[in-house]
Amino acid sequence: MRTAFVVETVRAAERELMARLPEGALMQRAAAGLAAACAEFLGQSRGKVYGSRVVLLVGSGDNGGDALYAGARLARRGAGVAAVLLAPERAHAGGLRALLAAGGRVSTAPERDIADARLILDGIVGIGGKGGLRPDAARLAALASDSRAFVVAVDLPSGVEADTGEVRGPAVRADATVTFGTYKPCLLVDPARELAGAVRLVDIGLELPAAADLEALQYADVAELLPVPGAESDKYRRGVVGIAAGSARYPGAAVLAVAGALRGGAGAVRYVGPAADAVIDRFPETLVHAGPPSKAGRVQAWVVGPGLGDDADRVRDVLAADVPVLIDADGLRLAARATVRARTAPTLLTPHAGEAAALLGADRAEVEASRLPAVRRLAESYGATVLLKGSTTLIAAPGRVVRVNPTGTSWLATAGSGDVLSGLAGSLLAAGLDTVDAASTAAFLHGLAGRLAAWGGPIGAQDVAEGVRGAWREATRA
Ligand SMILES: NC(=O)C1=CN([C@@H]2O[C@H](COP(=O)(O)OP(=O)(O)OC[C@H]3O[C@@H](n4cnc5c(N)ncnc54)[C@H](O)[C@@H]3O)[C@@H](O)[C@H]2O)[C@@H](O)CC1
Ligand SMILES: Nc1ncnc2c1ncn2[C@@H]1O[C@H](COP(=O)(O)OP(=O)(O)O)[C@@H](O)[C@H]1O
Ligand SMILES: [K+]
Repeated sequence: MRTAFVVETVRAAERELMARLPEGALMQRAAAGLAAACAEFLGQSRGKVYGSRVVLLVGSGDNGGDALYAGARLARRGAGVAAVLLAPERAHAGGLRALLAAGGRVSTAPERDIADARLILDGIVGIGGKGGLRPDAARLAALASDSRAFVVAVDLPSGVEADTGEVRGPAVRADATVTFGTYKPCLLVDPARELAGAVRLVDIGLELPAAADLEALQYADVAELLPVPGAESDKYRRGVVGIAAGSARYPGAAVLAVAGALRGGAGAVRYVGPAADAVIDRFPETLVHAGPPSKAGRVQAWVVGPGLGDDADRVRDVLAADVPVLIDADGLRLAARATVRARTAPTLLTPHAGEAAALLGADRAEVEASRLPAVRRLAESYGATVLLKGSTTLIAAPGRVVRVNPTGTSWLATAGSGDVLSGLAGSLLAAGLDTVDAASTAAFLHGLAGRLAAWGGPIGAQDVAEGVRGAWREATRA
């Protein structure tokens, strides 16, 4: 599991470690890791550190100190290093001395130095940043972001909110971020994540609590969670998932949800609704039923909502079942909050930002700007697990650590791919995974399937469903 911790926790771990180490040792660890990464970015193997122009953007805190010490190390290897000091009198004194002793200099012409640089280190602010960047810092951030240089953010891109991934004002756009001790939430959650570029973690020996503030499944976790039939399995023991989706107007949503469900590990898929012909045409293995969901036969989990139109009865009927229910798309609009809260079996909601905004009475843009607070709020208000879709997919449940999906591609932003996801997650629920595991495992496979299917080009939702098998193989092979 990849984990991320908020600033308060990082600070506490740093204090604890600093008390046991000689003064400045931690910063030296950070700077050594940072310099090594920078040397690599400059193309170490071809001796490109020597003679490279490097600019350090130096704020008045320890983040600037890291940049100065790393700059000193690069200067010792022959790089031409210039430091742009935001507040010369408050720049990290030891770091500045080290830089000057190594042959670096203080920039007197920041614009020219930035324009000439091959590598820029953003040491404006780290975890001590408060609010959007101040105007002088913002000006430097813009110059760096617009330059031709490779921009490396120190610990995190200056200007982003470390704990939430929000970006409320000007911020640095980095090509890579070298972060210390642990990931911070902003390195995993958009919009900040996009500004971080490729993230490298430098181990500085922090000891962090067992419970993270944010976590992301990795291949090995997914491999362990995926249900694999044993010798004695049969289709019923593997779990049956019911799909209540589609309408005369949107039969395709039913087909796509079933397509996802068939690849999700359940032993059988029941379909209930007016799109049975379309479903059977494409997937003859589906068990179809024309009456209400409650009369369709036993299932271990329901998916309700994709392409459902205004069929509130079907939603009510499904919500009355005493098995896990996934609610998506139209179902989200039709499911009363009080009904969801009153359910004793688990519920999983899978809104995109627009749907989440409607449920929260907020703007879509506001949800996209602050996904982490939004998904937490929604989970609390429904007393349910919520998977918030989009450029960063998040999964929250009351009392649980929020999960962030590490796979995915923006090629998934194609009509119907969410229907595939809901079928896939429903299938994993039926196979016995809890709501958080089912949602996060489904998002992982779905994202990987999208990447495998897209291979850098456009895809349709059916391609995503087709890609799930390959994703499953890849996840379990590792
Ligand atoms: N504490 C430790 O043991 C370690 C800290 N490290 C580094 O230290 C950083 C944290 O250092 P600090 O606590 O000194 O804090 P920062 O250096 O992140 O930021 C604090 C400084 O930035 C200025 N500032 C704050 N908000 C600003 C804004 N919106 N616009 C412009 N300037 C702003 C403040 O005036 C203050 O001087 C970490 O991110 C990491 O880079 C590393 O060296 C590893 C060890
Ligand atoms: N910019 C993006 N980057 C990565 N994934 C995205 C992006 N936009 C959408 N997605 C993913 O694509 C899927 C779209 O689902 P949804 O919005 O429900 O579409 P539909 O209703 O057409 O099926 C979700 O899994 C979502 O996370
Ligand atoms: K920074």
